[in-house]
Amino acid sequence: MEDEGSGGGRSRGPDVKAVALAHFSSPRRAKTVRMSEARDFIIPYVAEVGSPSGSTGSASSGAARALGHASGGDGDGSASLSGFPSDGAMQDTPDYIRRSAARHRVAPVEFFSASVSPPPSPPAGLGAAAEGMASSEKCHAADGVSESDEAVDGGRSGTESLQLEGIEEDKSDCCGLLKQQYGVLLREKEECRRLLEDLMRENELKTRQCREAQESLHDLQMELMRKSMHVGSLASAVEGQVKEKSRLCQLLKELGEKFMVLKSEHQNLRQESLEYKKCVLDASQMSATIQQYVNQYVSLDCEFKDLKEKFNEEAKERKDLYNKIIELKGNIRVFCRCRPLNAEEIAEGASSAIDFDSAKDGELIVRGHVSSKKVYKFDSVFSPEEDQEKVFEKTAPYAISVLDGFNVCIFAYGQTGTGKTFTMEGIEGARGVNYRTLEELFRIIKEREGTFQYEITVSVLEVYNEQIHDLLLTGSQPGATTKRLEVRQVAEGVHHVPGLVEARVTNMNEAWEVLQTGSKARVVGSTNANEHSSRSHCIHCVMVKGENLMNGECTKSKLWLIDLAGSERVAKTDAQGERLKEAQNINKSLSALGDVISALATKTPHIPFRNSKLTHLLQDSLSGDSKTLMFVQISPNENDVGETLCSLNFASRVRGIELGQAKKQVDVGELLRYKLMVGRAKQDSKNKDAQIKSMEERIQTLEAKNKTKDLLTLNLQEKIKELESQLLVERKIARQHVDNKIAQDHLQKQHGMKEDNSYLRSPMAERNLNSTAEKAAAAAKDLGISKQMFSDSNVDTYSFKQLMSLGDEKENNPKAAQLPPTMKARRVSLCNDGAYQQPLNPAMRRKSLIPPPRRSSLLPMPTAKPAAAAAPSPLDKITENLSSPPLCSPPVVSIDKGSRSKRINSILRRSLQKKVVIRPSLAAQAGKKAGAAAAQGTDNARRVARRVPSGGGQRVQQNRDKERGWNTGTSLRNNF
Ligand SMILES: Nc1ncnc2c1ncn2[C@@H]1O[C@H](COP(=O)(O)OP(=O)(O)OP(=O)(O)O)[C@@H](O)[C@H]1O
Repeated sequence: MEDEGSGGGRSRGPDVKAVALAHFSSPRRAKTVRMSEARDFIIPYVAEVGSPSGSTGSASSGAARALGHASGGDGDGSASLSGFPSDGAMQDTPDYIRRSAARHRVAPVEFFSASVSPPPSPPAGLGAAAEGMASSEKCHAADGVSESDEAVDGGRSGTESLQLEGIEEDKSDCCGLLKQQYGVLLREKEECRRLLEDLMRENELKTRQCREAQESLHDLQMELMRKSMHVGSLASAVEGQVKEKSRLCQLLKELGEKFMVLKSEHQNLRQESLEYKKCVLDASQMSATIQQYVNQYVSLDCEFKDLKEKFNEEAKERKDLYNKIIELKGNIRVFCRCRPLNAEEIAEGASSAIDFDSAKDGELIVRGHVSSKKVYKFDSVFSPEEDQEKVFEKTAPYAISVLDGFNVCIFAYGQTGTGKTFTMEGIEGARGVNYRTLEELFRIIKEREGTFQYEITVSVLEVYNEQIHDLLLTGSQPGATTKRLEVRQVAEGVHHVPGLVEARVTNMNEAWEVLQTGSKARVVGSTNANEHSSRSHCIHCVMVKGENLMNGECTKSKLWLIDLAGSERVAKTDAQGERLKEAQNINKSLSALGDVISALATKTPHIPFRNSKLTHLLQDSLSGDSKTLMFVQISPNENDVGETLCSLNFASRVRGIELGQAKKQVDVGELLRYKLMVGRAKQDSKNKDAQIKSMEERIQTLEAKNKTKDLLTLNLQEKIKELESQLLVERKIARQHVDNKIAQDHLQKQHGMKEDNSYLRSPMAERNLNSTAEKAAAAAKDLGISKQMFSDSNVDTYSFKQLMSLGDEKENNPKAAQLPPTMKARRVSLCNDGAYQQPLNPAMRRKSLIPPPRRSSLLPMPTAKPAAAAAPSPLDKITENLSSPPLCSPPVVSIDKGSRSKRINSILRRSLQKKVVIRPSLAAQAGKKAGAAAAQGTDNARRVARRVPSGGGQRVQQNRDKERGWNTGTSLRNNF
């Protein structure tokens, strides 16, 4: 600083002084001049005055002493200039004022030397004298002229006075000039004194302002500290809230998941319900359809029963009518067929002895010898011209009778060679009755397919020489001795040949093949009457098992197709040997048949059926239970009239036999089966009824289930609504719980802060609070701070609202719940410029113990003490000071409201972002740590020391002053 004064002051002294004067002369500029500028002004001014040259140290010291003396100082070298406050008086003056005063004291010589132009260089020997004179002049200027003269006179010696007389005049001139300058300087000094007094007054004003500013600064620091603590507590509370919020969010998420699960279940149930509804609709439609079908079935069943009854009645009527017709026509019907004359007979010129003129009426006339004519009447008479088809037209009804369950016996009787085999078997291209009857049987079976079911078996046997041979046995050769079969009575009126092969046939081809097989096995021999004369009675037994599918009636009937061996006159045929034997057996059996027919015709009690194998086999057909048809074959040759008449007579007897009404051969076993079928049908009907009933019950069950599902759906919807309302209530409760917790934390922390107030207060604060008034003010301040804290809790509320809005956002956007904690903490913005910022769209206030947010956090709480609330607190004063800046603010401490708030906000933001939680109980430790850190000189420690001005706060403040360049040993802050 001395270098600065000596180096720069000499060259710019007048200008600076002028500037200084200009500054001081302008009160308006003085208000805005900074203390550093004032110091710069003072120092050069003193430097200009006190630095005439660089080698005037002693003189300047002497002048200083002189000035000190002149100013009435105590003469200890540290006396101040006149007008400057003394050390004791400057105790309360600011430091820079005292420093400027100290500087002022060390440069009085320079002060003078700078104001004058440098004198001409004196001779070398006059240097000391000049110095002494200068010093004496300066002393004189300071203490008075007389004292200066005395000093000059005292130092003058006798010899030197002579030498100096020459320069007396110059000296006098110099003295005049000096006096003149001295006067100017005195005026300037007066001006400076006035200016200094103004400066002092202004300094005092500024000092008071600084004191107030310091107080406000202290209060602000305290407020800042408390706010920092509050922010810390808020941060912890916010952290707790965030945790609670995260827990609630998790709970919400779980509830949301449960809700989604319930929703999906509800959706599934709804879908299932819809499906069930559809099923019910389908089931109802199905039920209606089933009911319709059931009704249709019932109506059709009734109709079918009616039709069946009608059909049965009609069929029965038809059968009855037909049987009546048959009965009217006779039980044994006899057809008479006459073969044509063969080529040999024609060649012999034989003529026909049969007259067929009335053949249509069943009559024929046999012309006998000369004029005798014998008329025979039969059921049908077929002339030689009538073919096989014509014959069968009258035979076909027997096939129907067989299928209706009646036993039928069709046999051909006649003289050998008259065409029995031709009629029964026929030839290729002219099939006989056997083939056509079987063909008719299969045709009718096919017609009755669906209503009747038949099973047909065919057996072929022959009675040869009174022995029964099975012609279907494998290996049986014509004429060979085969297994002997006997006729047995298997039941009442039923005779059968046990062991007889029964070939089952299902169509005509199979039947014909069987017939052909049997025919090939038949014994055929050549006689005089017939080249291929049948030597046995060939019998085809067709067993028909019928089942009426409509009524379950079962029948078991037999169709006998018998081609009898031809009777012959042994003498006429000249049979010999085996042929004779065969003829005898044939005649014997035919005689037995005649005996039976005669017995039947005369209704003899004993019918000799067992006289021959043939009659034994035909016992069932001839005993009245069957329908019998006999073809009586005759030859037209007049040479065979005798045999023809025998045959016709026999036929006539046969036709006269009354066998009685044929009985239907009902199968007893089938009857049982029928009964079983009826039972099954009834059971099926019951099952169907039960099935219909079960379906109806199922439909009712489905409808009930559907109703249950609907009820369940409604219950689920109500449950979902309850859960939603419960969720809202839980949200409110959780938020209220969080608010209560925050309020309790605040109250506890407030209580703790009061208890730990001694730890938190800085030494300065403690010193200021020693007085009772200050304690009261501090208590009022604490109360105000507590109110502010409560008011600041509005910030919590606001932040909580933000958190709630965050929660709402999380509800709508689950990803928001995954924000990092720093992001969550940033949402809690407590650092707003000026008053707390209200949300743009404030949400509805939820139930909370925290009072609603207000514009000013410094307003008194409604629940606070009325006296404290009514009395203006120090914070209110600070607020007033802050809100209304002083008219003359100090240059350095002149911080506007916005910048101060920004600084506070920046500190709060840093503390919030770094989550520095300063608890009241740890404040002292934190202060100690801050002090220790400040001693180490770390940046963090300095930051902590700034935040915690307690305990070691004084040292921290000293270090801060050092950093700012204030080298004074004691800070002005200590005065506070
Ligand atoms: N209605 C007819 N039309 C044409 N030919 C016939 C007729 N009846 C019989 N014949 C012929 O007469 C011959 C003898 O007939 P068939 O063999 O059928 O007599 P039969 O009565 O069976 O003799 P037998 O008792 O000896 O067996 C055969 O050649 C046959 O073709």
